[in-house]
Amino acid sequence: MEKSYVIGLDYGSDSVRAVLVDASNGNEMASSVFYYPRWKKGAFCDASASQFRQHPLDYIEGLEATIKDCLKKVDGVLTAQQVKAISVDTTGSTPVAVDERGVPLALLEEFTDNPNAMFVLWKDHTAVEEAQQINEHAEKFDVNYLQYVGGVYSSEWFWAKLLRTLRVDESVRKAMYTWVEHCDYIPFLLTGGTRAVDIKRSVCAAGHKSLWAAEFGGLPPNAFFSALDPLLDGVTDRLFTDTYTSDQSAGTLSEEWAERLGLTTEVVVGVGAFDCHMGAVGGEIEPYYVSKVIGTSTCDILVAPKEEIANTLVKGICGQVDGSVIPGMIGMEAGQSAFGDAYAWFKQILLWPVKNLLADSGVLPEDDLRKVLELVDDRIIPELGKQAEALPVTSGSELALDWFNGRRTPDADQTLKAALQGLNLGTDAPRIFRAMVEATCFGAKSIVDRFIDEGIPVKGIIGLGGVAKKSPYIMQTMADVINMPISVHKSEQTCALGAAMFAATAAGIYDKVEDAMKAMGQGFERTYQPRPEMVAIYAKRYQQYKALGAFVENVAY
Ligand SMILES: Nc1ncnc2c1ncn2[C@@H]1O[C@H](COP(=O)(O)OP(=O)(O)O)[C@@H](O)[C@H]1O
Ligand SMILES: O=C(CO)[C@@H](O)[C@@H](O)COP(=O)(O)O
Repeated sequence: MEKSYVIGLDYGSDSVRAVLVDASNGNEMASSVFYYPRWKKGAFCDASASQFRQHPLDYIEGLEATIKDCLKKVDGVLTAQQVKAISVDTTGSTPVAVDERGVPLALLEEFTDNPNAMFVLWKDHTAVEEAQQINEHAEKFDVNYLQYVGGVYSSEWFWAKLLRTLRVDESVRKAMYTWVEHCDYIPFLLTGGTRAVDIKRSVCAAGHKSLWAAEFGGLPPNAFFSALDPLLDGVTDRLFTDTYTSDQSAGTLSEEWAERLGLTTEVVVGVGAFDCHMGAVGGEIEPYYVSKVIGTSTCDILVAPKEEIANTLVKGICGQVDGSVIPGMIGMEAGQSAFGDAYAWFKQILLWPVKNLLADSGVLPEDDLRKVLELVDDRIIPELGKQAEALPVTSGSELALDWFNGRRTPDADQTLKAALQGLNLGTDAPRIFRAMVEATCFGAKSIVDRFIDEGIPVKGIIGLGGVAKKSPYIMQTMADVINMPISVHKSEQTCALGAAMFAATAAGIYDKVEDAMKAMGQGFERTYQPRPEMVAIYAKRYQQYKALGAFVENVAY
């Protein structure tokens, strides 16, 4: 029988990658990465104000470039007719204002440079005030509308971002018809949707970020939102009631997109979801394992059979949603707002003189300067890791808090900031880096602890994503800190592979996504076992981290 192939598209924070895989066994035939050009230049962002916006053209150009590149790579090996489906995962909550036709406003000429008309990236925290108001407002109602999102609403999410946008930008407010997640927009685009009301909303985004719950009959009522701010009056009418799991089809490729990509109009486009949810499937998650996509941030997923979870509500996580990962199971999400981003911040600090003084000095020709910068940029984190690993861990070592981008879990509070304690004149870059590695791992432990404390057993950890693959030092430290084995998945592109598994299921090649996972899963490359001698010292250090955290949380300034 002729072989079938599927495409998984994974939109990360900095880049989008596509993988083209054999639907029968998950073997990767081709892959391609595209870095968002406008984002790379820092356009439309202001890190000091926590404003991070992405232009829809970055996404659309990336979609076309990566899929075409994959197809070029397999030219002569397989035909376009053999490609049966595409599924997409994205970051989230990363919503955008669209007009009645479902067109993101930044694609209209008058809004092309307006950050409020662009996708508000998950890590944008401009809506902290709005999130706080939602939390206070929710307390006034008999129904607890925050019960399925850990009891705390975050500025990283849908409603806080929507309210902020409506408040700060009258022109966007007037032109906006509705508000759409990135993972719901791309399937709509690919299937040639022309009416925003037709956008199929994924249960993953809706349940984790928009307060949608079957138990509420959909979104909270208009009365909830209009009492929060009259600007929200009527907004739910233009949102949605129905949601879909990602094993379902959102439609087939439109003629325009089939032609643009060089595929057929028979290609099924699956319902989208968030990266870590599809990543958990790509990483072959099992009930009660925490799957961690460890990259810029971490996004942690645990699945458990619905009947076993019954009425258990886990406090302080980013939600528990029926079918957000695997249909029929409750998908629970948690995470850290900065993981690799914390290391990237430190790298930027260290690069400051190279970027600023050396560039101004004129000592090096421009081309050499660029090469030096690239070399140092590439080598700083791996080299710091090597040096940090060689240092003895003691209870008097420098200690850090990982809240560089606020705290996502446990108990979302994006106003919190990171800290560094215990410095002396002997503190050097590797020692600071070590403290940051420990802090990010302590943050990871606090999530596992929260699940356990709330009655959800954790059987083990699955490591996915850039950091899990690149840094044995960090993964070993994490295994020691959490005191649990961590298995790192073989796949280089687990989220994209997960999307491909969903694509194969949406196309009907598999009856359910668990079957796709079994057939297409790539297995694990290695397991980090906790080292007993390190477990003991890190247990002490973890208590110090908790004490520092409690102190910082109580310092008002
Ligand atoms: N050798 C390394 N050790 C630890 N962290 C690293 C290393 N190389 C890159 N990183 C971090 O990995 C993060 C990017 O992770 P990745 O999974 O590739 O991307 P994304 O989160 O956008 O999907 C960056 O924040 C960077 O600081
Ligand atoms: O928060 C979520 C999903 O809810 C992620 O999209 C977000 O952490 C982004 O992940 P990356 O670190 O860019 O892979």
